[in-house]
Amino acid sequence: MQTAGGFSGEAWDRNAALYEKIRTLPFNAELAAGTLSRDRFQHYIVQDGHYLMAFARALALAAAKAGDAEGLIQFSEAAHGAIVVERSLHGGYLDQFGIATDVFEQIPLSPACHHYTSFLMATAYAEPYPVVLAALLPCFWVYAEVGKDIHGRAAPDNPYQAWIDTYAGEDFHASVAAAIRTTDRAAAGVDPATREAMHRAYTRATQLEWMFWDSAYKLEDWPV
Ligand SMILES: Cc1ncc(C[n+]2csc(CCO)c2C)c(N)n1
Repeated sequence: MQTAGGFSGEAWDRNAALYEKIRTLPFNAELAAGTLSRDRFQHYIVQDGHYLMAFARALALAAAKAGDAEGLIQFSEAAHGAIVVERSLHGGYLDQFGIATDVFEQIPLSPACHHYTSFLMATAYAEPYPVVLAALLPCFWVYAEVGKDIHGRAAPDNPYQAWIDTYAGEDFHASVAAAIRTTDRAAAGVDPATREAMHRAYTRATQLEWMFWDSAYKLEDWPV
């Protein structure tokens, strides 16, 4: 999906081992097999509902920082899309689990979710546009790759099919390709220090993707 010689190709290569660790997490293996326990998936959906709100805010900040109308439209539409997913996919599962909206809102962010959303907020507010895009990119790209991978090996009658279809779908993959292209364009004109800051942000976000899934598998809560 990446542009040859651009930031995205370099970022993908630098983080290939980390991506493989994400792809092979027990959470994702069991999600594909349809054997993931309901309490683990429920933990994930609740935390992901919180995550999507923060991610939408970060996208709106990226839209505000965009240097052209294309970027502004792209990221404000993506912010809108994140909320639509939150309402339909996550709302559907929360209904199924019998978790009312006010109950969901009262459930605190897990340590991993708190860390990831705080990182995204801090980056989106404080860093220049290319670094903000680099921090946002793994959220798109890792999900596109994991979505494809799980879709390709998912067991029939999977209880998590709606999740799998969302991230293996064509609309989603088109938005991922657009996010990669825009990030590569933003990276093309930056100085070496900013490019390294982009790499640091990309890697940190990818690590936090791993931690997010791992924390759901461990039903992570605050130790004190
Ligand atoms: C922890 C976590 N990381 C990434 C995604 C995927 N995702 C969330 S918002 C968005 C873009 C706009 O819809 C994408 C691709 C997720 N659901 N949860």
